Amino acid sequence: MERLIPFTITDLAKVTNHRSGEVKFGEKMLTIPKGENPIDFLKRCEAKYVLVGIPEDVGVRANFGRPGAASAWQSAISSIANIQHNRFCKGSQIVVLGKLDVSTEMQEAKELDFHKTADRKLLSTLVEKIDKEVVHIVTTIIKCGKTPIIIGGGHNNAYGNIKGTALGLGKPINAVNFDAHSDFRILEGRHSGNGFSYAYEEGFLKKYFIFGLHENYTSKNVIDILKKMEDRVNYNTYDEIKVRQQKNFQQELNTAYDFIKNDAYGIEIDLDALPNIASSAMTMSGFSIEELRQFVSFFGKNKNAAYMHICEGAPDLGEEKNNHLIGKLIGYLVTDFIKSRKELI
Ligand SMILES: N=CN[C@@H](CCC(=O)O)C(=O)O
Repeated sequence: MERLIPFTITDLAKVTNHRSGEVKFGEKMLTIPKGENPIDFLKRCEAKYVLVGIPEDVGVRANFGRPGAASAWQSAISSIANIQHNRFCKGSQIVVLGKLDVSTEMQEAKELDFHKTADRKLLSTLVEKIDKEVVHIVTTIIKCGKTPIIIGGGHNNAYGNIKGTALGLGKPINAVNFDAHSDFRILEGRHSGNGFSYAYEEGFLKKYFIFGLHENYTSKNVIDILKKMEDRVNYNTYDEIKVRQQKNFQQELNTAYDFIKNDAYGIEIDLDALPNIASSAMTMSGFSIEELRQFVSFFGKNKNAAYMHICEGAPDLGEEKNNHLIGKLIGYLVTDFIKSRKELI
């Protein structure tokens, strides 16, 4: 794990606001002890969940998007460290592994212009480099018998999560994606809009359910492709659930679950599906935060849930005075996931 920048006990202390009489996650979460091999530590520690950040927005840039998602990790870990450790959820169940060192790719990406075809190709090459690192770290965590909770970064990282989990388990996996977009765009070079199509094409993604597609932002081409593979890729739309009310949210959770439940699956959360959350493809219409929390709690509680990925949140694109809110939202989702799995441990 050469490209891992471990999160140290000192880093954790810096982001934890101590208060007498209270115990925060930052005082209880585990970090890799100095001088210890991360893999050995992961294998022997009791904590089940491993937090890892991917501070990049190269994939978003390669997809004509607005950069900013690189800042979510720092915001998330600062919030998570200040969650109360209590009987509802314990910080000691979490290892804060650290973040991937993607600084070289980020630096190179800043020099490139996605309007130029040649530069876009270079951006895709940088995404492929990040993919390799994501695959490596996720495979390692899975092989240690742990459950990764990955904080992105762009949704390009779904590819590395799916491939990494599949390689770690030695078989293709399923995925359920809470998203306004399919991210099943054509294989035109890697970016944040084709993580699932690449994982599918390469045989790492077996069955895929997209929950809450926005009809206005799904091309005819993608809809036609999805139709042809409906035994393996299925979806519902936000519009049919919340606007036309042809489908019921709770029933749709069950439908999606039935589609993916028989194999290990990844839970993918794209924060651009929520209204007014700063992200590249920010929207004013979408599911509520409570609906997303119910979604996480619902899909988290099955032993086949192999990882969770929260991505596309971009504190840097939000209001300066409230840019801690995305981190706080991610904190709710992380604890909802862990709480839903209480019975499994
Ligand atoms: N992962 C997100 N993909 C979306 C949004 C792109 C954007 O505007 O950033 C897509 O490709 O449609």
